[in-house]
Amino acid sequence: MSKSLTKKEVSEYKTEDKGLYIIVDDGVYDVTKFIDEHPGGAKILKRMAGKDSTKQFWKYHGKNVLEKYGPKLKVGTVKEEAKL
Ligand code: HEM
Repeated sequence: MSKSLTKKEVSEYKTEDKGLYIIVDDGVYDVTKFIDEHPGGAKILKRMAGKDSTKQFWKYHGKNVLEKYGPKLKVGTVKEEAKL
């Protein structure tokens, strides 16, 4: 399943009930089920949920992490918002 979401829509996914989404580059990742597996801890992912965590992601991980987990967790891409 892949959809196009605005940053505002992603920002609503910040609770475990609704789901926890994280933005890295132009990808949207559903980490709801991944938080307990995350080697960096569940807390940090819950804190970043609903947000663009591109900067933090690349600070702590290499490209290999996204190659390994990306296909499993990616739910969509960030919709370019109209700049009128
Ligand atoms: C799609 C989202 C994410 C995935 C799939 C993911 C996956 C991983 C993996 C596999 C590791 C183990 C280290 C390695 O193999 O290189 C790791 C470590 C870590 N992650 Fe994430 N991560 C994600 C998001 C984040 C975010 C948003 C943060 C926020 C700052 C974060 C912070 C960390 C930290 C601090 C570590 C280092 C833990 C240590 O070395 O003690 N991660 N993550």
